Amino acid sequence: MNALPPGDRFEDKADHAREPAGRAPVVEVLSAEKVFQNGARGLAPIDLTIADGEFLTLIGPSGCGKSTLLKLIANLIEPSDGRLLWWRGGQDRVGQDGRRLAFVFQEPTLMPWARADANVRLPLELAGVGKRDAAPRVADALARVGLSAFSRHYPRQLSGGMKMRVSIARALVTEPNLLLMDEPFGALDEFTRNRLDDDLVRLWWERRLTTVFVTHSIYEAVFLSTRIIVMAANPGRIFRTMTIDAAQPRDVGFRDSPQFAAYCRELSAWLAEASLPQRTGGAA
Ligand SMILES: Nc1ncnc2c1ncn2[C@@H]1O[C@H](COP(=O)(O)OP(=O)(O)OP(=O)(O)O)[C@@H](O)[C@H]1O
Repeated sequence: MNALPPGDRFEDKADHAREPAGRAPVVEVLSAEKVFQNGARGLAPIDLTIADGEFLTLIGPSGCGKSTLLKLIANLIEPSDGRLLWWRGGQDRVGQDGRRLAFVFQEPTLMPWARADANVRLPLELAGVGKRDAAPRVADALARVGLSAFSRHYPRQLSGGMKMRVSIARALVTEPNLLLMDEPFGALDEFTRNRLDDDLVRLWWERRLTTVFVTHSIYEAVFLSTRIIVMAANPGRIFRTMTIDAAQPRDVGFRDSPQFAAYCRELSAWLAEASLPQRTGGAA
């Protein structure tokens, strides 16, 4: 186990907008801001580069714009000003050359009348893939989340954690190059959440699938991430960035380590600072 990082090593003072050394950018957020139709300012201009293979987590007080930033990255909403690039191109790059992104929401949003395998098959069906070609891909996606034995079960026959696994399998079945997750385990009990976090680390490690994850949990953020973006509100902005420099793949040994506790303590202090009203400091 590495020695505890000294305090000044916690903060990643690098320019968020700069391309991390040696890794191609997947998404570049270039002075993108969001003002909603009612005049509410969801996000001040944000500069952020997400590099290939990162597990990047957005954390911050309620209303700081985590979901808004994630939706911009997902190309679900457009910035009011500034722009985003995906794989060094505009929106047309999404979907080109097999470049796909997948979104996992907080609710599993499964079709209650369809079995687990049919739920996982849905994005392939929508893409015009026939049932016969889809079958091995669906089986593989269910196996990756440990649900092979439950493929013929209906959602009502599955626990909350299993439904979320189906939802993740449905995202993985398209073999995305970018996975976006908005508080996917927020509604689950802590034990189930830890187990799903363990699985997520393994899934990420297998293929280094670039992932952007939103959470309110300090423990989850430290356990999963290679980099954490702490955001602050009024207006939503980047407050500080923390790189989690711990050995991979992470397991319960990391969760029990003094290094983990030190990161959590520091992140907790940052969040307290980021939550102070009318905060003007930070690396916005
Ligand atoms: N469609 C909308 N119209 C107007 N204001 C919005 C809209 N969506 C979000 N906002 C506002 O933008 C700000 C950022 O919202 P957002 O949901 O991104 O924050 P968040 O950090 O994800 O919050 P939470 O942790 O509570 O989910 C908030 O002040 C919110 O009220």
